[in-house]
Amino acid sequence: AKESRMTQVIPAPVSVTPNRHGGEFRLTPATVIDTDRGARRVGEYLARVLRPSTGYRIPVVDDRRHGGGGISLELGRVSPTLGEEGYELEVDRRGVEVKAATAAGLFAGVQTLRQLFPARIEARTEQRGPWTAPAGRIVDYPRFAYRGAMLDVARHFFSPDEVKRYIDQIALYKINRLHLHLADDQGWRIEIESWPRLATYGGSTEVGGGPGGYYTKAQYRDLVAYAAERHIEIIPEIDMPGHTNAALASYPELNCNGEAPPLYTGIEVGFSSLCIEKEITYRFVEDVLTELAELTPGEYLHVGGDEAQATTEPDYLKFFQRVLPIVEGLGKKVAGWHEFLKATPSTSALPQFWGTTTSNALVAEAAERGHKILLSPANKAYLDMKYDANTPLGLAWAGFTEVDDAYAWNPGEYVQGVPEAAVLGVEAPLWSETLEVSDHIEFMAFPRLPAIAELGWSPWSTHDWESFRTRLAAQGPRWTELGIDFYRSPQIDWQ
Ligand SMILES: CC1=[NH+][C@H]2[C@@H](O1)O[C@H](CO)[C@@H](O)[C@@H]2O
Repeated sequence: AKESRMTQVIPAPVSVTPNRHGGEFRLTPATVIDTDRGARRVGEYLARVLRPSTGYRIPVVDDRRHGGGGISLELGRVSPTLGEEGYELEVDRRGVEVKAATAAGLFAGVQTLRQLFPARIEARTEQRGPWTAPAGRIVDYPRFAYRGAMLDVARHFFSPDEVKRYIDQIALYKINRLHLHLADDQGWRIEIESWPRLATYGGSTEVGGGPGGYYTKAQYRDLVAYAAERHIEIIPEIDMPGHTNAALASYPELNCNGEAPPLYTGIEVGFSSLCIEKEITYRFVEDVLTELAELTPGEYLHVGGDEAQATTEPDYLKFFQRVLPIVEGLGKKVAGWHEFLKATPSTSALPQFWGTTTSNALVAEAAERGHKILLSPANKAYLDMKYDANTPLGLAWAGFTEVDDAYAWNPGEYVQGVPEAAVLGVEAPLWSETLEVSDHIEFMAFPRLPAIAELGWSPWSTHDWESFRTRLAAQGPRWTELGIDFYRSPQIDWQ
């Protein structure tokens, strides 16, 4: 029933009021999208969603004269409760109104509006109507500011188009950060002009020995722009001092013994380290981070810091005590896997917790000191964990993670000593040791990414497994229309 679409939105909105008397809005060949000047790009984005499946022209205009019968996207004049990303959505038989303080809020409202139309609205070829959306009112805004997905493009390289495809998919669920794991033992994936062999040689292979690849600066800038159009900020990661075999293989002088190790195509971790006592290491880091900062309009550079088992503790501290100021000198904030807290970074640094326990002294102390924490518990949010023993892809070191596991935790009280006010948000990492193509990404990310997205966006008061699994079932037909190769978890009564 149409009105149930209003109560099936993922992430669950703050408040949903279906129209008491039912009723609906109907898209017609005469429908116009009317936007405020600052919202034109959101209007064009929505038009590109609606035109192929309806076959309607759906012009985007920016005048206020539309006499109803249209979709209007309006900036300003909303309650401050909505914040930077909230919106109000009003649907009735005369038209649709989305109001927000910012274009990001309108974009979030547009993702909700999409879900009010039948699944076939997502088709890219002309479909039969009617194109109706249930009448009612939604007022909505996010619980956490940072709602992220991470894609490991180092273990296996993913083309710009494959990354854009994932960007389109995470945008459906109001994810607003994409962390790209750009360098690791198996591959260096971003052109660095001052150290060209990093990409040309360090990016020339991948897990399993395939051709690998890398993003030229132009391609990377295009990804950043594509994500920004969808109000998603890209956070680049250069993992160090560990996970650096690709860099070490590319430049012998970076190695303590002056010899470059071979390129690595396996999936072990913890065997590589930059040479902490060599000065060239810090020129390398400064050069790389300087070029990366120029490519990053966002506020964070992620410096990794995980699993530095080939670096002594004193060297690890020495390394970060020199590197953290480099990032800040570039006007960026540091993000890192939570181990880097050992170097006592400034409280503007963002530790990303990836542990499998609910207590961690480093993280609790950091919260106490005033850090905001990013939560990626590996046994809840790691999308590369197998669903169960039969899952053909993925790893299992943090245990199997079915959909209910991914959903059954409260970021606001998950880590001891880390209260809701200390949580910046959540992020779902997808490591690619076993993933090679978009279908693999989609099989692991859907349906669990929407679970993490709901934990990041929706009020805890709406958190309910039975409601979520029912709403998830209604997403299935939409993913089919979008060509998303999702895992049909037996926990969901797919429609
Ligand atoms: C932060 C972190 N370091 C490790 C760990 O997560 O597990 C991942 C696989 O799940 C692996 O790819 C990664 O190198």
